[in-house]
Amino acid sequence: MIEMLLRALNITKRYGAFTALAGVSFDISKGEVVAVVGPNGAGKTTLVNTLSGLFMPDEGGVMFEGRPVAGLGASALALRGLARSFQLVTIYPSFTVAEMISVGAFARAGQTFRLLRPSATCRREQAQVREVAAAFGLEHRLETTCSALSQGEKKLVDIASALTLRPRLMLLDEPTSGISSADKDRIMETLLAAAQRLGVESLVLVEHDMELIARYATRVIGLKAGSLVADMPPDAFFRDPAVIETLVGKVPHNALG
Ligand SMILES: Nc1ncnc2c1ncn2[C@@H]1O[C@H](COP(=O)(O)OP(=O)(O)OP(=O)(O)O)[C@@H](O)[C@H]1O
Repeated sequence: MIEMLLRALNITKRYGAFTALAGVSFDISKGEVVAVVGPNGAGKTTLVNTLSGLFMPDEGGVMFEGRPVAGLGASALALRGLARSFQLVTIYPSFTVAEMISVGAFARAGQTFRLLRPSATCRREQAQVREVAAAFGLEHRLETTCSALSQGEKKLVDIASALTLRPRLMLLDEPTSGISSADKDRIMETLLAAAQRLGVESLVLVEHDMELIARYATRVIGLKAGSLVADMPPDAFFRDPAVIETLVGKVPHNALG
């Protein structure tokens, strides 16, 4: 039986008089890598913010493992198994990779007092940080200052810090934005392998790169002007010119294989 992790039911989200999401519904099951696509302003970030409990929908609701996410807050939700990363990474340049990964875990766990002395972590927490870093291939970079990292590595550190809490479901807002095309594949491969190794069961990612979607996603959800206009496997998505034109504008030659 397919195990459902998350259910979005008829989510409507407004900013004043403007409707950013209009009655969006779907389920996310164990084992899925779901790409959320759509033109600028379609509502992708609003959707991620609503799924992660950051925004309360004006109508409808989001359930994670059968319980509502509304009002829980990012830390409590992360501890319950649903974590997220943001479009812009929040890295402290002077912190080391080890500090940054542990700080992320403490911040998400609501233990912000630990931020004052991030390196004074107990042995168990240090072991967790090392294990997560190793899953991302960052074990040799633990003492590297974050300012010395490439943009791709910063993204990985940011995501690694979220995975310290071992979520079942991870929401990623544009994990490859700002990364050179040459590095995107490596970052995505590292991310997916690390997520699998650390027990993440499903990923939902906002992604613009159609080649990455064709290669790594198991499902594509398309938003346009706040409405869900596509929900299908990648091969069906890339073979539907009307859907592609609506959501992407042109058929990406390389994505078709
Ligand atoms: N805080 C806000 N107040 C008013 N309007 C907003 C707010 N945040 C987003 N919007 C509007 O809601 C719509 C959806 O925004 P959202 O950021 O969710 O889209 P998106 O698909 O993630 O876009 P992009 O690909 O450009 O990141 C846009 O028209 C945006 O201008």
